[in-house]
Amino acid sequence: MVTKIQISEVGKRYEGRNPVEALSDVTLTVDDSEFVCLVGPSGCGKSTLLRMIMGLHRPSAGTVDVFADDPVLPPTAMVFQDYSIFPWKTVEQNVRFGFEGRRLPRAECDARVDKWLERLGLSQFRRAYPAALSGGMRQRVSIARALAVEPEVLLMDEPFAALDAQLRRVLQEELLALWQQDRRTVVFVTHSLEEAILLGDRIVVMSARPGRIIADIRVPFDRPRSPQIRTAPEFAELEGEIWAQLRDEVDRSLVGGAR
Ligand SMILES: Nc1ncnc2c1ncn2[C@@H]1O[C@H](COP(=O)(O)OP(=O)(O)OP(=O)(O)O)[C@@H](O)[C@H]1O
Repeated sequence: MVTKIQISEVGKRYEGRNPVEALSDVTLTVDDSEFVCLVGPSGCGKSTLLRMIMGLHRPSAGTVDVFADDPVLPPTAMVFQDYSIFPWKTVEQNVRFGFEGRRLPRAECDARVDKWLERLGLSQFRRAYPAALSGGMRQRVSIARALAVEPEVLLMDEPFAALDAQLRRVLQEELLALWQQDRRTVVFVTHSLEEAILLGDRIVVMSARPGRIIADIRVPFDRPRSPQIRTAPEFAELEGEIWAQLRDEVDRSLVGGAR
């Protein structure tokens, strides 16, 4: 196994009038081609951890390393919950925007834009503006933009949380199929244990703030996985097991007013 991300004894404290200790002593290794899901109560520092992997925030203690194969291109790309696409750009321009600042030949950019529009079912909407699209299609644009960069590490921060339950299911299944084609390294934050079990190789459970890792669970379902595993008795069992670990932390975060 080749290590792709190494997080060692990381703490994060936001300074200010009311300082917040967001993370404490987090150590986590993510291997190349692993799909790791992070779950934990609201405010436990999951997004903070993603932002540190992306290099947007620095840890207050410890180290975060991403071992990139390419010394030039930035190794990470992020998909956020709220689409984060530009309303004044077309679908195609939004996907192309992912390359801004990355030195890629024009023909390579064009080929990637075509490929990822096609793979996300967006080709016929390439000239549309986001306002004309449904929430599900907009989120497909965000995902296409991140994947078109072909990052070594894809970071996803509750990417389906704003979608209704059915659309969420559809996008989960699409992501499962897409990921199984090229298996890049993914760190995926979610509040849904079902989503985490369907998609992840491992589920990392975090405590109430300051977030620490309280469990690291390997998902026992083989790849390629079919969405039908949702109905397997082992699926519900695993969901129950993880919830048992998480439940006290969710209670604690409510009592402590975690945000
Ligand atoms: N830039 C910031 N400045 C000050 N405090 C912050 C900042 N960003 C996050 N926090 C605080 O740090 C804590 C962790 O926030 P973070 O968003 O990482 O948690 P989370 O687990 O992703 O939450 P949620 O599940 O609700 O999205 C929270 O209490 C939050 O209010």
